[in-house]
Amino acid sequence: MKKGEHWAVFINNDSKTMDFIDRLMSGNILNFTALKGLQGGLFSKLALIEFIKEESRHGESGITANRQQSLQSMSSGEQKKVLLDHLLQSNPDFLVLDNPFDNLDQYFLKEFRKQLRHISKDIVMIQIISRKEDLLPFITHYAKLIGNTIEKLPSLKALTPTETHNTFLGKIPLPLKPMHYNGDTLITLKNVNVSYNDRPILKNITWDIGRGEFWELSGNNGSGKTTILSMITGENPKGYGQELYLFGYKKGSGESVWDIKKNIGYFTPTMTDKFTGYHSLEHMMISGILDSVGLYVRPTEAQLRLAKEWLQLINMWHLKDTLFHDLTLGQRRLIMTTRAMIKHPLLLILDEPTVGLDDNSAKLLVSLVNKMAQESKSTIIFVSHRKESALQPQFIIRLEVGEDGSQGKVVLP
Ligand SMILES: Nc1ncnc2c1ncn2[C@@H]1O[C@H](COP(=O)(O)OP(=O)(O)OP(=O)(O)O)[C@@H](O)[C@H]1O
Repeated sequence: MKKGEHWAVFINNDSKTMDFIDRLMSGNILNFTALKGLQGGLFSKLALIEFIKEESRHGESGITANRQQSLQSMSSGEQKKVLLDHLLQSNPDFLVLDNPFDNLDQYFLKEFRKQLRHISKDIVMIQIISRKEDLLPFITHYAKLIGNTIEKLPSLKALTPTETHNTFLGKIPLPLKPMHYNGDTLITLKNVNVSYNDRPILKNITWDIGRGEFWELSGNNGSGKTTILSMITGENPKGYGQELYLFGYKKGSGESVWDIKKNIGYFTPTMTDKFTGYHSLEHMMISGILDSVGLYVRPTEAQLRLAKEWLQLINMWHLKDTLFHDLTLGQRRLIMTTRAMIKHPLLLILDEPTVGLDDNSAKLLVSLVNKMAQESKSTIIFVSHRKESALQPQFIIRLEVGEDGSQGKVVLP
């Protein structure tokens, strides 16, 4: 493989991407045998997760040894910067970029693209890509990964998307026990401020989240989206002593974590990536009703019926006995999102649920979220960097970064 030769490898939810990356890194793959013996660097979310694991085991990891802040507490953009710097220090011959732009805001994205273009003069790049809009402009060769097989494409035009359905037949199934709540407002933040080590992160955030509302939470990397979510889920100790009301409790008024958590359905992709349990889809859905990870009691008729209704809705009933572990990435995400919805929680938080999905799966997931918003009383907060054009939130709260912390601005879509 010559300098200046760069590949885009398109993946979809049926691609065996991890296996492909392993083989690629060891130079053990047809079409890429020229990489054998060369030194490669892997730029991926999984590489970051490994470093974070190392950090929690040993107190530090190779990549943050000389830094003040832990990798875990950095924003996604900061983490990616640190990872790229680390990889470049060892002068690799090639870099495998596994969906490098996921979780990045427009500003970071622009800078990052510029940096990659610069590096591409010396280093061969292999971009593994799910969304066409992410294609790097200096790519010279194209391929697609079908299962475990690489198919070369003569040009980008040869990439024809496989259309899948993105509508659902039937209504969102009703919960077994509707959650009751007296009042119109679920969450109130009034002039909430957060700083870390004297660095202001959130400034005077005021946000009323009403029953049944559909919100999008947006903001650049590091603007404080995760921080604000951790205030809402009651997990951030910085909430004490502030005007923060969660489901009718003033934060710190004697409420337990469970008082807050029982009202929330939560999904973020790292949950799926960490989920190693060997459970059937049917059991996964039922355990969502029971708030457990596995299923250790015999399900009732009503629970079985509800799981069936949901699996039918998302067109996966025929897979009910399949192990979660054996599903494609897109199917897993859909199941985990559905599982978070099954109880019709008072508040459903979806934190970048479309990350890593191909165009079709992302469309499908977005249309399920829209449907849930229309047909249920659950309040939804959808966090995303990528503008999902089909998403239909009622309100957007945008965190705008300033020197003394981010301020929240509510805008209409
Ligand atoms: N425990 C912590 N200690 C020090 N700094 C922290 C801690 N947690 C978060 N930060 C910093 O606070 C800022 C906001 O982080 P946060 O994760 O809330 O941003 P974000 O908007 O979710 O970012 P991203 O979209 O990139 O994930 C970042 O600069 C981050 O480094």
